[in-house]
Amino acid sequence: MLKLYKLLKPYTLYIVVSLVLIFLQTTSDLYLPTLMADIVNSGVMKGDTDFILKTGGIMLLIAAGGAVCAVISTFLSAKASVGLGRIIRDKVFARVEGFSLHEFDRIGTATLITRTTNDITQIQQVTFMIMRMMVSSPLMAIGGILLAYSKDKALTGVLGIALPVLALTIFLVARKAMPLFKAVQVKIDKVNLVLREKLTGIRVIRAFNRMEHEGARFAEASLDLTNNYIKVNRIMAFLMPTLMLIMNLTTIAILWYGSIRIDQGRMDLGALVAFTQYAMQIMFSMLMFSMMFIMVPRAQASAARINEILNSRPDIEDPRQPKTVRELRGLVEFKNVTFSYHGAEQPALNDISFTAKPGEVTAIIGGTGSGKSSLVNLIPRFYDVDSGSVLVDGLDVREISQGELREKIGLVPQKAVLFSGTIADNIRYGKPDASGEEIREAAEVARAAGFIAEMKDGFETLIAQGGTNLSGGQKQRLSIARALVRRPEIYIFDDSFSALDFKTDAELREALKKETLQSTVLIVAQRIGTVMDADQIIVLDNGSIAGTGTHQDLLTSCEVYREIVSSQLSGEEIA
Ligand SMILES: Nc1ncnc2c1ncn2[C@@H]1O[C@H](COP(=O)(O)OP(=O)(O)OP(=O)(O)O)[C@@H](O)[C@H]1O
Repeated sequence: MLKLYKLLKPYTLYIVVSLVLIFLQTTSDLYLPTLMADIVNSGVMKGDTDFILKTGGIMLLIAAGGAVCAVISTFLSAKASVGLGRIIRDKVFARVEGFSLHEFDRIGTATLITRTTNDITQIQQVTFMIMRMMVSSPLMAIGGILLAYSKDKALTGVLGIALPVLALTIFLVARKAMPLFKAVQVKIDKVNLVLREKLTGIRVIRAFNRMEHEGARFAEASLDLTNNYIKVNRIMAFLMPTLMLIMNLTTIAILWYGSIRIDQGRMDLGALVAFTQYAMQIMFSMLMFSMMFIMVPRAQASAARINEILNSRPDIEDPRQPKTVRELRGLVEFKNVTFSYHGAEQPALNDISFTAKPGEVTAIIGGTGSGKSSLVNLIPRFYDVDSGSVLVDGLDVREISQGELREKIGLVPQKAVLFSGTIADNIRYGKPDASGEEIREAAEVARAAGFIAEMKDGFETLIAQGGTNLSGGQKQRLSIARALVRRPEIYIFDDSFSALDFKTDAELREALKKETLQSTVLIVAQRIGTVMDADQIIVLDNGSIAGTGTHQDLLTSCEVYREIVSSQLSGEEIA
């Protein structure tokens, strides 16, 4: 957690001023019982009303001063702790943005959400508490003991017994509660995970009538979290009355022993009143301090989870001295590429070599799971190869900055992803400074202009979160328009035409041809119809290349291709 506290630097002044104010507030709190003792001894006992009023007035002023200090210091420490939360959130967000897909796969989305929200809130709260307690509690405890001792040495013996008993009780309870507090974050992760799956998969859940099953899964995760909280609260519920009991017994012991000492003429009444108040202040400060000890471990667990993200070095980073080439435009080469996902037993791609040239269409076809998406994901460097190299414009993608590399690429992913905003915003995502004309043109080529025109607000129509108010094919066409608008050197269509009907698919590819004359086009597809006209077809089988060539070449040379073709086309169509 200390590591995260380095981020508090911009708030140093707030913290220092706040701590000074808390110091003043605590000192004023400590001074009040002594004044009270004076009122009892010199005012009440002697019937001196003037003294009572004068000292009472001073007490009021000191209490008011303390209250002002408390308000300002609370405001400043709240500002510093909330500010820390914001800084950490920004840092975590920026770090997660730099994650490679491997890291997303490894850590998981649900826990990333908990870490960015709940874990940071924990740290925020504890930071606030620490700022409030770290000066006031020790000062109150030590100052209180010294002042109590100055009032009556013998009576301090009572505290000598009460305080260790109090400390021991707190220690025993904290030892039981700490692991439960620490477990809370992991259990919240689980609830988030189930909830996220439930919300994103709601259609499938309903279609398969799995509401009960999902409900049970959620109930299980939620119950686990609830039980944990119940256990924690049971312990805390035990702690509070026990501590109050110890405190009240201590007060009784002080009053009893104090009255004996007053009887013996060894102590005055004022000192007893002050002593009782000091004893309360000491015990309360210990109580608050103990709260901190219980909350800190949970925040520490949160800090460890956040540090895990902040310290993770992305396994895909820009080279120190990125190279740039401008002579070639969009040439993609794979040289003996082998690639495996983390933890996978077998490589997803095996010794892949081919060249995709500008002005040509290279199609990649193969059965499900044959490695088509894995192959195209290596071009924007979403993953790094195990061996071999992927070259763009003659340079290894690891030698180019990721920004520059991806600038060249227009990717249409397998699953269309849209963002909340208007249709125009979504197309403009591909080129932030695109003009209205460019957006319209891209939509036209992507065969999206027709359905956009039919919408009430045309290009200004709002897209619901995740694009739920559009059909699969419409979403896909918008995501194609988004790639087209940036006029990239390399187009990657990852199975992007499968959501379109045959007619639209053919029309769209025809329109694309004119647009992509100078570019390198890679099309991943399942349908033979989509790839037949390509300049080059790469047939993937189980992560390896089974054949490369044109449709006609492959019909004669590649058994796997022939099988795919015969499973989809009639004899006449093949001929
Ligand atoms: N993120 C991942 N982590 C681990 N393994 C993965 C991951 N993505 C894909 N795989 C595995 O890699 C192999 C190739 O998957 P890939 O998605 O490239 O196939 P594909 O040919 O595009 O399939 P489809 O046509 O069904 O989309 C599969 O065996 C798959 O299980």
